[in-house]
Amino acid sequence: MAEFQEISKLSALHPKPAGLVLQYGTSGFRTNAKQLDHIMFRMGLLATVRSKKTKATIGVMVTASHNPEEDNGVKLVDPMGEMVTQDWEEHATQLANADQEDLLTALKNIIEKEAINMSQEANVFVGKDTRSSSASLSQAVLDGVSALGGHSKDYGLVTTPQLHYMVCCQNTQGKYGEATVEGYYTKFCQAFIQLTKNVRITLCLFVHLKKELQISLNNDGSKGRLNHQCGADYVKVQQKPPTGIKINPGERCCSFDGDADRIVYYYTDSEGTFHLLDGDKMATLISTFLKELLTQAGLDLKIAVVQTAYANGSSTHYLENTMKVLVRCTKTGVKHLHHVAQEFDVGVYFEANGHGTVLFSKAAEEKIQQLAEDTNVNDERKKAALLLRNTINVINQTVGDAISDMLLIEAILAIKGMTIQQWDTIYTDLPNRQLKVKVADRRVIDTTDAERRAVTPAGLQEAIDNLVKKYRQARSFVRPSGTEDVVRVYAEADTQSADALAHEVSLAVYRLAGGVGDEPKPLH
Ligand SMILES: CC(=O)N[C@H]1[C@@H](OP(=O)(O)O)O[C@H](CO)[C@@H](O)[C@@H]1O
Ligand SMILES: [Mg+2]
Repeated sequence: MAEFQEISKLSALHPKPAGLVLQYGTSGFRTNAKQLDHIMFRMGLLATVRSKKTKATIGVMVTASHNPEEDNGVKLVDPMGEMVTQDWEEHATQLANADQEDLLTALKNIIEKEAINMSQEANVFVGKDTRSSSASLSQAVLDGVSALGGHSKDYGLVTTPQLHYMVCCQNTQGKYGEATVEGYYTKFCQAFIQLTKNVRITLCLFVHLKKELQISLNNDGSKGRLNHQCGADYVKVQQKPPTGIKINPGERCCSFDGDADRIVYYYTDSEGTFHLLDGDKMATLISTFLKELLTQAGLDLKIAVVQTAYANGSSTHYLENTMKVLVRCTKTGVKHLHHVAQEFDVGVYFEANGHGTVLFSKAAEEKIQQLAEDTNVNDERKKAALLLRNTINVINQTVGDAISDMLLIEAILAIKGMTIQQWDTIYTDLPNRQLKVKVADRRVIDTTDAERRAVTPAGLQEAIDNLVKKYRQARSFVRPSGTEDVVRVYAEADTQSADALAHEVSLAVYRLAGGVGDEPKPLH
């Protein structure tokens, strides 16, 4: 076939370095940008085939999110704006790792296995982040799409959630909004204005919300290195503000990550102590707000919060015991949280690192809509229904979105008349620490129970259990990262002795799971 000849010709311009093997990680391929040109071309091919299979537009986002500037990566977006389905991750890995001369065979295998009708049209939306490597890598994706005769639309510089939104809008014939960057801003900013129109906010999303919300923007990408000593991941893991930013005591701040799908809030108090309000605190604020509104509206809808093992124990305890909200724990990676959240009428999901959103079932949206339009209900129920309707509109349900999450949090704080300090005191985080350990092959660690227990290597879980016993209110677990070549260690305890526990568990990993380099050193 003509298109296959084109592939052979074009793929030679995007050759695979011999011997390089990459795995589809927590959210796509991610590594040093120099190793990714062939991956991008091949993901262009795969997205085109996926588009033919689903008879819908597929998204390809070129970004390495919170990773260092020199890395890059790719995320695939399925028709409703969700992450690509897991069976296709396997196809992605096969295609990514096929030797140059076997590429056509690997592609034909996928086409055959998925019974793809190659005469079907294909459409692919492409976006990229601000990394210097992103321009040429997104061109490689576009080359892959055109090699198979697919149509593409290049959105250029967008956030990951914006690309998810575009794909969803396109495939729902505009029901979710208009598939343009302007349409995105208009939708979410208008929703914010509606949601907060009855509260006085002294407190803009850039040009769209000049009057409604005053924002001072730092690290806008015009200078400096992306994510370097700043960004949501830095603030969360280091438990400190971004370097070089002047923060006045009590001032409400938030940080996004490199592709703006994560957000964390923070402030420093008058003593200079740093306070972090992470994904768990956001899930708590949002679920409390929604539960109250559902009660006021008299709507019997099932609400749940979905977390991962990284959720602070205090947040889970507060949600289950004080708020009486159902909490579910899944493996790390938003694709896992997203799927569990879909099982509920209202599913609030957040990773502790600030990646999350809220999903409303179709039935829940309809009930809220009906109530908001019902002329026979009392004022309290009506008001709650209207607030719920406007809340739905401010949320990007396709994926966690730092911009939309920020608008939601700002609206809730304004409506409740709450300061960041008051929000912070809803519950107190257990002191906690996250560390990384380098090992020869992180795949030696296999986990179970939503990654909370290690099954291999032998003796590791036992060692962790024995260490945890020495501390009060303690919990620790280890898992191989899906985005970096490291093993992650998490520990929490009733005091900052969580640092010592995290260090001891790191040593156990180093000794039992083939640590490389120097032994992990204590933190203090
Ligand atoms: C502890 C942690 O924050 N892990 C992050 C990180 O995954 P790892 O598999 O842990 O490297 O990146 C993922 C993609 O952004 C994100 O979903 C996840 O929560
Ligand atoms: Mg990100």
